[in-house]
Amino acid sequence: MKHIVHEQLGKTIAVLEKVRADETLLGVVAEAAEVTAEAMLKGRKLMVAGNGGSAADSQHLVAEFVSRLVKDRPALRAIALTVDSSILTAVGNDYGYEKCFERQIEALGQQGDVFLGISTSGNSPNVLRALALCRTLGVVTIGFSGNGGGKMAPLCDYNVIVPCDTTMNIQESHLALEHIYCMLVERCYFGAESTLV
Ligand SMILES: O=C(CO)[C@@H](O)[C@H](O)[C@H](O)[C@H](O)COP(=O)(O)O
Ligand SMILES: [Zn+2]
Repeated sequence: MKHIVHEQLGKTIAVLEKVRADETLLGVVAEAAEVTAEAMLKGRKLMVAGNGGSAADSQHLVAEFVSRLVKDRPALRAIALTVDSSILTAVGNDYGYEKCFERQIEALGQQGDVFLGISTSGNSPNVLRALALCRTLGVVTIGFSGNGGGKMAPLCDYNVIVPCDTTMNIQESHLALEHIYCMLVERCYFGAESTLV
C-alpha cells in the first residue's frame, strides 16, 4: 500500500509541475485576480460555485475572502452559492438541480460582478447555466476546469484549464490556484505590504 501513496503523490506533483510550466495558465490566473480586485474596488462582488469537492472549494475560497488569507485586512465581498440548503433544495425540487446556481445569480448578480465556476469536467449543467446567465447580465466569468475545458470553455472570460483529466488531481491543482488567486486579489486590493507571517 505504501507504494501507492508514493505513486499518487508523484501524480499530484507532476500535475502541479505541468500547471507551473503553463505560462498561459499562469497569466490567466493573474488576470482573473486583477479583474476581481478591480470589481471589488468598485463595490462589486465575487460569487463562486461548483459541485462535490468543488462545492467545498467554493466555500473554502470564499472563507478566505471574507475572513483573511495572508493579509490582516477588512473583509472582501464574496459569496458561495453552495451553502444555503433551503435554496438548493427548493430550487432543485421545484425547478431542477441544473438551475440551483443560475437562480441565485438571477437573484444576486449585478453587472460588473464576477462569477467563478469550478468544474473538473467543465460540463456540469448547473455551472454551465450559471455561466450562460452571467454572460447576459454582464457578470464577468472565470472558469476553473480540467479535461480540456469542456463545454464551459466558451462561456468563460478567464479560463483556467488544468492540463489533466483525472478529477482528484485537477481538484488538487484547483485548490493551489484558488489560494494564489485570492492572495493576488489581496495584493491588488490592499497593496503588497503587511503580509501575515
Ligand atoms: O470530490 C470529488 C472527486 O474527487 C467529487 O465529489 C466530485 O467533485 C463530484 O463528482 C462532482 O460532481 C464532479 O463535478 P465536476 O467537477 O465535473 O463539475
Ligand atoms: Zn474529492
